[in-house]
Amino acid sequence: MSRESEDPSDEEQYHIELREGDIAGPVLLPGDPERTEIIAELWDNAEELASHREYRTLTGTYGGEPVAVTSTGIGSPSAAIAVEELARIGADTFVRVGSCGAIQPEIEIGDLVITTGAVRQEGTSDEYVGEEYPASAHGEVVTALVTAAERLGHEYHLGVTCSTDSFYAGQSRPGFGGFRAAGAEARLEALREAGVLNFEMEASAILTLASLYGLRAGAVCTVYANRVTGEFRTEGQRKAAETASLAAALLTEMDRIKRAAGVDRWHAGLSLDAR
Ligand SMILES: O=P(O)(O)O[C@H]1O[C@H](CO)[C@@H](O)[C@H]1O
Ligand SMILES: O=c1cc[nH]c(=O)[nH]1
Repeated sequence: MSRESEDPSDEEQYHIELREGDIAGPVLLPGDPERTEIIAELWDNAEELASHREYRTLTGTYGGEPVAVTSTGIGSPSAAIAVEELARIGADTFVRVGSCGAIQPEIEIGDLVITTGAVRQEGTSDEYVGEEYPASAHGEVVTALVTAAERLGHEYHLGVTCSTDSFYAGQSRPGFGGFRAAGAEARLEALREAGVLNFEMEASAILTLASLYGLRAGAVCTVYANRVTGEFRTEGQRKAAETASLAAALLTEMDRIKRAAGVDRWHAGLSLDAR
């Protein structure tokens, strides 16, 4: 891996308009800037720090633990900018909080999908590393998200996500005037047969960059659409917001428990208190 050390973290970052010391704790990454408020309403307290282009950042605490949220806008190019600039000011843990379209017929609108890894059907992560490199979620973030969803009693599915660059042709929707991209239906069918759970547009870039940089990332998305049954309803984004906020607090607690045990990695011999 080659890195340049030319990015002084004490400078305000160009897009997110934040600098080192502005944020603490895991950073939640919704696409939609309006979701930052829906997330922060769940916290003990919150304050808006910056709002520039699609990047809106609030910080606060949840369950007494520090947490931040920065919206990424739609798509992997802008999500990668968020990860780059947040990492430069000290963020080391990212939880994407998204909406998605299910690829399996039994997944219901309003359910959650927690991502274990993502098909890199976007171009941004290709700018960083060869296509054979996997977009894997960090085990600790997956553990925290699953623990949070279980504690909250939210219906969730755990598995592989497909991140696309196109909401329409890339997710096998017709384009304007009924246009059909060549191979789009076959791609959807191949993903369904492979057991891939959902489509969205940022997870694989976020996971790839975090993995390349030795940082932690994961994703939880609310299902708005089912690409097999044709349903579409914008229900349940609060469930992903609750799950990600609790997961952020759990990750901070897991780090404390690891430090006390003198270990670097979370493992089955460690246990979380009920929160
Ligand atoms: O709801 P968000 O987080 O924006 O996520 C999904 O919604 C957008 C498309 O409508 C894409 O960003 C996709 O990933
Ligand atoms: O179908 C959907 C719904 C939300 N976001 C997506 O990317 N796809």
